[in-house]
Amino acid sequence: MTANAALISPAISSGLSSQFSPEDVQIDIRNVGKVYGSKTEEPVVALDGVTLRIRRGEFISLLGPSGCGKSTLLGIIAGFQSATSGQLLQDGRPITRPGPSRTVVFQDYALFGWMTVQQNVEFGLKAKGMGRAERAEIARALIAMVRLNGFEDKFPHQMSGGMKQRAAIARALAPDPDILLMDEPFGALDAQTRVLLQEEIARISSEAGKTVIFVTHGIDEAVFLADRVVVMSPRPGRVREEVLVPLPRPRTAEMRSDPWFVSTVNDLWETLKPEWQKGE
Ligand SMILES: Nc1ncnc2c1ncn2[C@@H]1O[C@H](COP(=O)(O)OP(=O)(O)OP(=O)(O)O)[C@@H](O)[C@H]1O
Repeated sequence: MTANAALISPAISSGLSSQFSPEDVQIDIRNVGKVYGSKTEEPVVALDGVTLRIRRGEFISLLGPSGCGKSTLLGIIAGFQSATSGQLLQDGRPITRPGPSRTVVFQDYALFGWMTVQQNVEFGLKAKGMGRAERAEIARALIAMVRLNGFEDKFPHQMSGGMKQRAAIARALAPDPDILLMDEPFGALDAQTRVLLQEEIARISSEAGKTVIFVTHGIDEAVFLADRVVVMSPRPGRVREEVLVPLPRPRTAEMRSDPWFVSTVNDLWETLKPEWQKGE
């Protein structure tokens, strides 16, 4: 099924997340700012007044020009770094440090080169003290979910970029996080592999039932994957607008030629082109 004609007009609006009921909200980002500074250099205002609510199970694409603070925001949500101002809550509690309920997939795979796929996926479970048989079973199921069966005993250097990223996704899912944070995970892949993995992550995130926050420069990637695209302004990063994506799930390749998809990608490109050009 594809989106129908009634959905052709792009649902671009602002402040969507303020309409969510409090019990649905999993991540509540309130007026968050981030200034990078040192005694010797000019401070850099990376984020300024970012306010966003994310619902449990939602797939959010964070879209914006280079340097607008997407990775900074993801790092603050992960707990790798702290906000300079504002507040960030997960299920009503402040996020102060990294935790197993939020795992991250980076562009550069971040697999341990000296471990096999199976060992990489088991790593977080072993660290939690889980027994050998149980973690092997969980890892096998996740390796099957990302379609790497038969590659359990391979090392990262024996696999393609796309396969490594599948393994990284399985590893991030292993601790059964509530929230999967993805920082341009397909940025280093060739165009064809990227398209295939977009379809895979759409399937995997639905099957796994996780909240996903997916950072990307790619407009079509952002729209294809998301329930909601959050468009950020150039630095200092703010939420500029939000686009609700009405395409049904599972997302399939033919949705890329759906009239709503095509017109929304074009509209976003027209809106963002001047900013992208400035940032070049
Ligand atoms: N550790 C740091 N110290 C100083 N400035 C930083 C630091 N990290 C990021 N910045 C600056 O903060 C701004 C936002 O960076 P960030 O990496 O979050 O943007 P981004 O939108 O993810 O960019 P890209 O899409 O190019 O990865 C940039 O101007 C960057 O140079």
